[in-house]
Amino acid sequence: MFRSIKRIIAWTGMRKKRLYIGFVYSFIHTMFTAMPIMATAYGLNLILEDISGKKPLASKEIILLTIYMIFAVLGRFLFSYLRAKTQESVGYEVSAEERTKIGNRLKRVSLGFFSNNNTGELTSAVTTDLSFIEMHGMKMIDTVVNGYISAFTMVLCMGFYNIWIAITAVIGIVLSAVFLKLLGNKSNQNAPIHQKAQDTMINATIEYIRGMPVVKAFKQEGVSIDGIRNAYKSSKDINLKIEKNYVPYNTMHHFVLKTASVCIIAISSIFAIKETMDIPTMLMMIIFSFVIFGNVETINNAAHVLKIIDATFNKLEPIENAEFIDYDGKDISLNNYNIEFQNVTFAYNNKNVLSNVSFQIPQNTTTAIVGPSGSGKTTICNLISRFYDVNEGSIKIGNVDIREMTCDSLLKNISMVFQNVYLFHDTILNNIKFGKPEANFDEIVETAKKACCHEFIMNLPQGYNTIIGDGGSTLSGGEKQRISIARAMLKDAPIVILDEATASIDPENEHFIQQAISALVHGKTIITIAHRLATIQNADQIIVVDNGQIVQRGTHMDLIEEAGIYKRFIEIREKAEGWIIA
Ligand SMILES: Nc1ncnc2c1ncn2[C@@H]1O[C@H](COP(=O)(O)OP(=O)(O)OP(=O)(O)O)[C@@H](O)[C@H]1O
Repeated sequence: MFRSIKRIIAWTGMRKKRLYIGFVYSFIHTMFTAMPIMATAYGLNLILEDISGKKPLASKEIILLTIYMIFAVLGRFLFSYLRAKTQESVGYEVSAEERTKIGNRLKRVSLGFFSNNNTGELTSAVTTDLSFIEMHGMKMIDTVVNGYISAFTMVLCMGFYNIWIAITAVIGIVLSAVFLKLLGNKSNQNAPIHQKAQDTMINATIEYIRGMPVVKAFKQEGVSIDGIRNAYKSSKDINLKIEKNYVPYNTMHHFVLKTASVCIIAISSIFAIKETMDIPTMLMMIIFSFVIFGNVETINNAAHVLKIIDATFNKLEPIENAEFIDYDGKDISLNNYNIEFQNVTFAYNNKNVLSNVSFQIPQNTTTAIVGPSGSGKTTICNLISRFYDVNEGSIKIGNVDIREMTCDSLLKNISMVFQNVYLFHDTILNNIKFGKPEANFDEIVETAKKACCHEFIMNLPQGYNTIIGDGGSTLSGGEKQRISIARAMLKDAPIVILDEATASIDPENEHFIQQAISALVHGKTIITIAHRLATIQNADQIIVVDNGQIVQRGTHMDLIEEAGIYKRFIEIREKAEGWIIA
């Protein structure tokens, strides 16, 4: 348990000083809590002396005692407030920084990281898991550390009057800690299971929402509804099982503390009967026995929460320590944009996808990559953008190995238009601006006009300030494409990577998209995963990929003369597009 507390304290980094100051406030707060109890005993003594006729009660003493009590209550509230103010906001501040840190780190890791760590796990780590630490971390510090500080401060006060009673209280606290330790061990086993169930539940929910069109189409009887039902049921079952596991330890923890309270009452009474303790002190000890364990009693709730926090830290560790793909990269400005693949071999995990691929792309030319599905076309583009690093060989742009560059300095030279457009749940303006955050409104409108977006944007209720649904869900496929082209155009990078849409788009949209692309690629170095005959035929160079290798390379006129994949591919495309080449 204290290991987890140490971890939370370490997590707060520079802010840990505030936690320590909070511990001091907590100590003072408890002293102020003990003061009225001692004052009560003192007052009782005065009353008893007055009743027995030993010493009459003076009004000055009553006034002083009242002032002392008011002072103690005020002090108690003041230090409780100061402790909360100093400690409680730390969790929220650290979590906010942590999220930004993780966001920045994820930007610089290889895309392979996202395949290995599924989206549900990453999402829950940054949202629910971090929120858990944010909400409970500081409360746990308060419950455990301040709880023990409070108990031991009261033991000190009791020890001041009677050492045996203080020892009894310490034995109670130590024995209850043994049961807490056993509870902690159980939680250690359960916390990862609890989190796994939570991740599965989040994954299943994301899947379900993403696959809603399919769910609806299949009348909600498909596999995904079973998946989500099972995930929720298993989460409920696991939580119930965990709760049952904790019952014996929780009960013993409370039992020991209650027994210690009873022992304190019994011992004080015995001392009083034997006249080695006066009645007011005995009463004070009895009052202490009721309050001393109050804070320790709630620590059992902390044991389980702390283990979940521990498991969350374990889960965050690989994300926080994920290696930057451009760890050694430098900010390099390129002199030219010739692209060169030299004997590139690449595998996703253990699956070999490209073998010994070499080719050059001179700057300001258009290269079309064609080949069967799964042959490695997208992978080639992903490697140019350094979403992954090659396993063997090298990729150079402007004669610089891209592994020598930071991702930022490389990617500022590249604009990408993907087939599956992703737009952020934000305004149209901000989605276009993503390509150049410093762009002003006029520049954005100018670009949107060139990308054939302006007209449909102006027909939307809030124009450029219209919020786009998640992933662009409120726009048509063609409209999304054009916005993504505007985004790339605004960036105005010298290299453009284009993945031509294969999905059928209506002729009007197709016309607008082609017009937008022509404006985008003007005067640039273009690599396009091409499907349209017009794009392929007009390219300066065509690279034909098959099964991870370059099997043909040349212009359309060269390749159409050769028997091979290209000729067959063109014939199929001609049929599909209804073309006849004379
Ligand atoms: N992230 C990934 N992890 C593992 N394997 C992958 C990953 N991405 C692609 N692959 C595999 O690598 C191979 C090449 O994929 P790639 O997407 O480059 O092909 P492609 O030629 O662009 O295909 P398509 O025309 O269908 O888009 C395929 O067998 C694919 O299954």
